[in-house]
Amino acid sequence: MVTLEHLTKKYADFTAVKNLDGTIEDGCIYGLVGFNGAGKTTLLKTIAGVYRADAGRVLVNGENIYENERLKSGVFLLSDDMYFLPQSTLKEMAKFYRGYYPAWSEKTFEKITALFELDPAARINGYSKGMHRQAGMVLALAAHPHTLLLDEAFDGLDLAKRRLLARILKEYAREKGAVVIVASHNLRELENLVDHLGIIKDHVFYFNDSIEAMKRSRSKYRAQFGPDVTLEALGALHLSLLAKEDDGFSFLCEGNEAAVHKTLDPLGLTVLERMPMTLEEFFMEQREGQEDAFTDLF
Ligand SMILES: Nc1ncnc2c1ncn2[C@@H]1O[C@H](COP(=O)(O)OP(=O)(O)OP(=O)(O)O)[C@@H](O)[C@H]1O
Repeated sequence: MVTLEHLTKKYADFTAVKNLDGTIEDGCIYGLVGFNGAGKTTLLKTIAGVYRADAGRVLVNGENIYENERLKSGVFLLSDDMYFLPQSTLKEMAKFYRGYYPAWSEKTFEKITALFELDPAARINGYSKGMHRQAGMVLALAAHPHTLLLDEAFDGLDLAKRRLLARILKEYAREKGAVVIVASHNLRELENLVDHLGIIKDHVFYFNDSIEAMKRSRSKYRAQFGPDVTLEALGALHLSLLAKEDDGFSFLCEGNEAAVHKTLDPLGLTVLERMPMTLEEFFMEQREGQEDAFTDLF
C-alpha cells in the first residue's frame, strides 16, 4: 500500500506538487495523468524515495520511503530515460539488477524477454527505441517490486506490444498484490487498464478516485431540439464540453437521464441519447473555457 500524506515537493521556491493526500491499495493499478509540467514525474520520483518531500511524506507499506534502502529495494521506478550500462546486453543488465532486488525472478526475466521477443545476448545499444522500453519493462517486472512506478511506459511500443504490456501489468498486480502506478498521456490505454485515477492539475489533485466513480460522475449525451435552439441557449445550462454536431448537440452532464430530460424539455427536446463518458472527455473538461490563441501563427 502506498500512502501520500500532505505531500509537497518543491524545486527551490517552485512548488511542483502540493499537499497531495491519498492511498493506493495493494493489487491496484493506478493511472496518473495531467498536462505537461503538472507534476507526475516529480510525484513518481518522490514516491520512489529519489526526492525528499519538502512537507508531508510517502509511506510504503506503512513506512517512510525516504532513505529507507530496504524498502527501496522493493520499489522500481521505470523512467523514460532508463540508464543501461554502456555496451551491456540485457542479460548483463539482469545480473546488475539481480544484485539489488532481493525478490528478483529469473523465471520472470526469461519469460517476459521471450514474450517481448528480445534477444538477451544482444547489446542494448543496438535495440530500437521500442525495444529499449521493453528491455526496461523486462527488468522492472523481473525485479518483482511491491511498488512498480512507470513513467510513460507505453511510449514507443507498437499496438501489439502495448496490449501485451497491459495484460502483463494486470496479471502482475493481481498475482503479486503489487501497487502499479502508471503515468501516461495515453488516456485510451489507461482507460482499459487502471482501477483508480489521479489527475494532477496545477500541481494539486483535481481528481483522485476509482474509475467507476469517474464514470458515475458524468455521462455524455447527444441531444436534438427544434430548429431555433442555439449553442448559446444551451450554454446557460452549465453543460460541459458542449459542442454542435451535424444533427444536434453533444455535452457532458451530471445526473441521470430523467433529470437531464427535465432540464432540456423546455427547449423543445426531441431526442436524448446517453453514452458512457470516456477518460479523454473527463480529462479535457479541465480545459473547459481555455482557448488556445491559435491565430496568425505563420
Ligand atoms: N529538476 C527540476 N528543477 C526545477 N524544476 C523542475 C525540475 N523537474 C521538474 N521541474 C518543474 O516541475 C514541474 C513538474 O514537472 P514534472 O516533470 O513533474 O511534470 P510532468 O507532469 O511529469 O510533465 P510531462 O507530462 O511534461 O512529463 C514543471 O513545472 C517542471 O518545470
